[in-house]
Amino acid sequence: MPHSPSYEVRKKLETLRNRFQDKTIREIDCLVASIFNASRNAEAVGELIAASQLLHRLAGSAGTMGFPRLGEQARKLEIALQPLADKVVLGADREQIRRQLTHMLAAGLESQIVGLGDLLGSAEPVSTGWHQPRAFETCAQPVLLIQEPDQELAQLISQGLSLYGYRLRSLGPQEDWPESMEDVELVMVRDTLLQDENAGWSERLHSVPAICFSEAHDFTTRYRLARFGVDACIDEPQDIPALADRVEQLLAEGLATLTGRVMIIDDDPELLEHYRLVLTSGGLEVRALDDPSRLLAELAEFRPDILFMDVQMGHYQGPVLARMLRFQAEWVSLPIIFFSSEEDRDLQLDVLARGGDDFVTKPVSDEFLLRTARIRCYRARQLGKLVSLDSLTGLLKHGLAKTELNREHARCIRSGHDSVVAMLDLDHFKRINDTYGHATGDTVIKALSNLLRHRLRNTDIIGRYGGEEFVVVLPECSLDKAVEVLEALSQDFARLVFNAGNEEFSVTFSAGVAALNAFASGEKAIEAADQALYQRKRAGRNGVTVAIEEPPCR
Ligand SMILES: Nc1nc2c(ncn2[C@@H]2O[C@H](COP(=O)(O)OP(=O)(O)OP(=O)(O)O)[C@@H](O)[C@H]2O)c(=O)[nH]1
Repeated sequence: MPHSPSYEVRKKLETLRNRFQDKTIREIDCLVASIFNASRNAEAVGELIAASQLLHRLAGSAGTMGFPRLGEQARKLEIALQPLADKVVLGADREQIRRQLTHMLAAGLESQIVGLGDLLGSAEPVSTGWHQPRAFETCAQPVLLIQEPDQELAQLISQGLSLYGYRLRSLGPQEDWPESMEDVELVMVRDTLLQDENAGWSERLHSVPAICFSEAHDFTTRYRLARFGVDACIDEPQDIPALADRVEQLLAEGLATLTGRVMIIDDDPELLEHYRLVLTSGGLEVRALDDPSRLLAELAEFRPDILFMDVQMGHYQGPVLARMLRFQAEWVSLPIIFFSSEEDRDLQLDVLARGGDDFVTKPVSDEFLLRTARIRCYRARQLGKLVSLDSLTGLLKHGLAKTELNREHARCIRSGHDSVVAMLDLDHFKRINDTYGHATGDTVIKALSNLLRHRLRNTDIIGRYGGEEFVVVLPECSLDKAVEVLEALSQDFARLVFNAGNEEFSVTFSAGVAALNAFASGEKAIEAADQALYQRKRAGRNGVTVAIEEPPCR
């Protein structure tokens, strides 16, 4: 028996579908009974309101649950019966409504209503079509694939990028690409190898971030490369820090579009669980909520990137909830996307005007739901980054880095684990700017930030503290280990070769480290790390100095 995550998910979706089927068979029986009841007895025409609500719900959910024909038929019947239900609500003459219903049943509605249950007979197979992020599928460590006919250059690039912690696999110019690209994180390929239009490049390159080494700047070549699926063109791949920067950006973009935090509110439990399964199996973090009254508490705790919500949930109306959320400044910019089976654009625009951001029309397919959620999360995060991340390096800005540092200080004092803070500063950086210009100086700053981001753990906190000064917090890490890691980083950084015109140069950095829990506050620990940094500067730079611990309070 296969036991992959997608198999598990498929089984769960099937179970949900069976549950939906059993419940809906019973609901359709009641629906048929109440419509016939209403056609026979004027006192019972009130039942048409619940009947049309049920048809509305089925129109929105049956397609997603694997019964698209049932969904379509429910929509037709909803449209037919809704005017009668509206008349009941408005208090029109009940006998007249009953007669109109009887007439409609005789004119063909009866067979359609009776036949509804038959549409539950065979479900479409559970789709497994949505793309799952690579990280969830494979165990092998991903590689960067390089195909560069100049073997010396290929070797230089492999060695340079391996300093950043990437694993490289170099292919000879005639060598075939691997059958499966599952373990390939990114490809780098020389433009001269991408000539043959019929060699299937488009298929391969569209499946993975791709950098092309190309000195051609003419429109025709660039257009061809873009059509093949190339994401970036680089004409001097020997400039390793610049290449590493592009690699880092493309990988970060790819990852960012696959992650996100989604909250969904819907009062239909099966549909809610279905959405949750689809989104979590696509790598998103999901909080599913069937009780709208818990919305504010759950939002504050989960802090989603986006919120999906149904338009009508029992007593609650989605647009009213959206308006209520906008009362609080912190939720003013939270993207809210409504699930709606309404095809009436005017009504949708009205809802948008009242606090929503977009609509997804039900029934929503799994693929569409996942893609919408990923794109929306990505955009929301990009906007969030503008506020909290440094634009040159993509690292945390000073204020946020300090907040995170204080949070980790509180955590390590509470739980007793070791954590470390380090201050890093580029050596003789003024000289770099003065000699090679500010733009080259920026490249050096970006190179160090890329190195830190790539070589440190995902859970480490990295911030740009000032111009050429960085702060790093290593949670759950001993002082000895931190010194070892930072020394290795400083040696590797010193080996990077930067290009400015025809000149090549290297840069070093100095670091001061302090054990976070040896100090009364994050602030004190950072001061101590700063002191240690300046001792290192005085002692000749290029290396790591440990701070003296705070004397215990008496
Ligand atoms: N290119 C560039 N330079 C920056 C940026 N922010 C600060 N700087 C420059 O960084 C230099 C820092 O110089 P100093 O503080 O004198 O230190 P230093 O030359 O690195 O010398 P030591 O720290 O003693 O090794 C200044 O020239 C700043 O203008 C930036 O974003 N980009």
